[in-house]
Amino acid sequence: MPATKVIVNIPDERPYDVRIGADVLDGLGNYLRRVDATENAPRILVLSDTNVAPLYLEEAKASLRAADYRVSEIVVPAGEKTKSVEVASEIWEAMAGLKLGRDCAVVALGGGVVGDLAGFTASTFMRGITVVQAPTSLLAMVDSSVGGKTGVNLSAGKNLVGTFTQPAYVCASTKVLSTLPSREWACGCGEIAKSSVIDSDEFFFWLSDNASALASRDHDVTAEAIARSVVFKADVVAQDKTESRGVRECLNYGHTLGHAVESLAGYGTYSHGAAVAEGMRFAARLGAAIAGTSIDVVRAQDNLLDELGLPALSWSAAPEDMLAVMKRDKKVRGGVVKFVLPLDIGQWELREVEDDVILEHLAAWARSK
Ligand SMILES: NC(=O)c1ccc[n+]([C@@H]2O[C@H](COP(=O)([O-])OP(=O)(O)OC[C@H]3O[C@@H](n4cnc5c(N)ncnc54)[C@H](O)[C@@H]3O)[C@@H](O)[C@H]2O)c1
Ligand SMILES: O=C(O)C(=O)C[C@@H](O)[C@H](O)[C@H](O)COP(=O)(O)O
Ligand SMILES: [Zn+2]
Repeated sequence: MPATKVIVNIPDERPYDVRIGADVLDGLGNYLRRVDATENAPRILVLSDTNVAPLYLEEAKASLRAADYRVSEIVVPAGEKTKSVEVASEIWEAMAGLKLGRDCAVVALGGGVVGDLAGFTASTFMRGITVVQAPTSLLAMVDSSVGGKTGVNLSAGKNLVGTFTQPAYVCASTKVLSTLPSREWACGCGEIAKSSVIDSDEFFFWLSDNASALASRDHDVTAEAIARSVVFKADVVAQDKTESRGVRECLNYGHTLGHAVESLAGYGTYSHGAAVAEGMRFAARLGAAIAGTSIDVVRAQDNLLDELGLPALSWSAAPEDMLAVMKRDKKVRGGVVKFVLPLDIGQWELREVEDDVILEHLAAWARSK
């Protein structure tokens, strides 16, 4: 099957390609020789993690070397805890030790953790060197590799330090998904479901019809789900690169509660996508209570998440603790927490919600566990 190409065209940014296909990793080096920001790079640093590197680092390096790049590598421990200031600092020191210059580039070979960390360290080292995303998890292919959010977590909350830095190229090799563990497959499905609810009836009902095929990793359905998600995200980011025009916030559906779950349960306890799915269930119920969201939407979304292998979590925390973490969410203005609420499939609203209303719904959420 030929590769699919989506062009991400953001005002005031260099347009970049997202290539999705079974064999695109083999062609990484040759492709980078055709990209303005990397064509003359004297050296490429590949950042990967301890799960992905043994599987795919050699293939990536071979492709880069065949295109006459000098290649270095840094391998970080796999898992969400690695997305930290401490690991970022080790990477900056290693970049300096490798004598990387502004003309060099970083390739992020891994899931969203590696992608966010590579994007963040590259965008800050020497005030910014080029980053290329080579996503290997389903989540990274459908969401984190596109759009330019980079960052690390603090103990106070998710992604509290970061930048908006677009990659020069996104190389999504679907072949590597064969080794992705089932927890991580469901995780990626969480972000696909999020995009479908926010995007349109067309995406949502297509996904609902194909949910069991996606959950069982049907190749064609997976490739289409990735392409649909990337097209949707590219369009949103093109309208609102820095989440300052009231558009990009839609990509945060499910994340107000989801990020609090990740942070309070301990980073890595639940996958990002599982936490987002929990947040979508909560936000849809909140929408039904305060914004007229139909109960049919709540049920249809529940069914979709169930079918995608994302059951409601059995975990909960004290409402006051959850609210305290939510208060550090990036959508907070003047101390008021905002939720992305689905008014209907394909229609959403960013709604300020008073603390007492949030606490009441968090208490009901905790009782339901
Ligand atoms: N920047 C953004 O726009 C954005 C969007 C969504 C999520 N995120 C962030 O992404 C992170 C989650 O990403 P993730 O779910 O990819 O997590 P991850 O990077 O931790 O990857 C999940 C697990 O799968 C392993 N893995 C990845 N690819 C593999 C493969 N092909 N074969 C075998 N194992 C593989 C990893 O080693 C890891 O153990 C979170 O930190 C989240 O906040 C960022
Ligand atoms: O790209 C975006 O914008 C998103 O919000 C995508 C989210 O799926 C992603 O998890 C993002 O990292 C969350 O951003 P944050 O600004 O809430 O930390
Ligand atoms: Zn997310």
